[in-house]
Amino acid sequence: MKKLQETIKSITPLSKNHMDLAKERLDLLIKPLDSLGKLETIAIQLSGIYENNYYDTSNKLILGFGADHGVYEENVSPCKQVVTQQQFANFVGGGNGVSTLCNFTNSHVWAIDVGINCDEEITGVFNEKIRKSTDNMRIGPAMAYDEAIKSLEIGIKYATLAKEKGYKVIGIGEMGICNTTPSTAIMSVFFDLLPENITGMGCGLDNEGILRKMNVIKDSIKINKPDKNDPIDILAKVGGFEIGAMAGAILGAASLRMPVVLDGFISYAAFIIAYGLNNLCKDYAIPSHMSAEPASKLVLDKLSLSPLLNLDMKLGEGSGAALAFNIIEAANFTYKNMLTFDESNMENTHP
Ligand SMILES: Cc1cc2ncn([C@H]3O[C@H](COP(=O)(O)O)[C@@H](O)[C@H]3O)c2cc1C
Ligand SMILES: O=C(O)c1cccnc1
Repeated sequence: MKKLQETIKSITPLSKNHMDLAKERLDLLIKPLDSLGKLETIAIQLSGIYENNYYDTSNKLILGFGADHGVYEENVSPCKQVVTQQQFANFVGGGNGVSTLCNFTNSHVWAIDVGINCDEEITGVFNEKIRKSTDNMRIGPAMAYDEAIKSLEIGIKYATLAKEKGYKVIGIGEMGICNTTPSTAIMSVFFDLLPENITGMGCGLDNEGILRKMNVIKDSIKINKPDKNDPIDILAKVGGFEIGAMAGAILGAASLRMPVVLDGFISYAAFIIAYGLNNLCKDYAIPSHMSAEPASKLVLDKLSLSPLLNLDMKLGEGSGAALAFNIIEAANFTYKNMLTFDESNMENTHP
């Protein structure tokens, strides 16, 4: 299994040659130039990723990572911690948002426990528990530096397993009550954004709760002083195990030349960690949707990521990534199956 540094070093740029060829084909199809918008961008990106102009995107998988957070003690989520464990069972048992949307898009979910606060194993879930929940980041680091590396390497491991099992497209998802708090902290540190301006309701805090959460984020950053130039330090001090594993899955996918579909707010934080470790991973990322958390637009703009969908979704789990699988397949299908001007005996009037 590739270790973190090896993975980071092995990410290479997309194949320009294959991207140029894909663009050439798109420009011959019976349509005005660029008129399929992001469907064209995706087809070109996939050509560059797979180093091939024809590829199969039918095997799609959500890697869902679950963990709990010590900062739960600070009353930063309206929901009980036990929901992490209970809802994680539904990732594989069916019936929750991500598994239902995966059913709809004919894709699969793997659920990987990297730190849920329970002793019992959850049926159908891969057990990679680092430990039962991070520490309270308002008091000290959420985790040790080597635990942060471990979380990243678990993500790499599951991206690698996905590739070995024949999956062609990976989406990332999560479950972890409180995880919008470390996600917001990561964004605040990486982009020098004030918690006052970016803290949101998560899964349903009222205004008083949002103020409390904002102060907890401020205190956590003040106490831990994460080094904004060291993404692993940020992850260790104000992150979470599932966020690290999602970041690892992004790096792993990129190193294996697989597209990785981002989900919502928590996935943006994971992306920031991965991007900080090697910004080439962005070439492999497909942002699925704009989360309704208020900082989303600001953060995605700073990363120059333009999501496919804006449906006011704020569920997480990988639900938006699962939904976007259909669009990615549609992009591939259209690119492959539309006729060219020649094939349809039409005059190509492009300038
Ligand atoms: C029943 C339920 C299902 C969920 N599925 C995802 N989340 C989402 O909400 C949590 C983050 O929000 P916060 O930081 O405010 O706790 C994460 O578990 C995220 O995946 C859920 C939350 C709940 C309550
Ligand atoms: O956008 C998300 O992914 C999100 C927002 C709030 C709570 N959980 C997830």
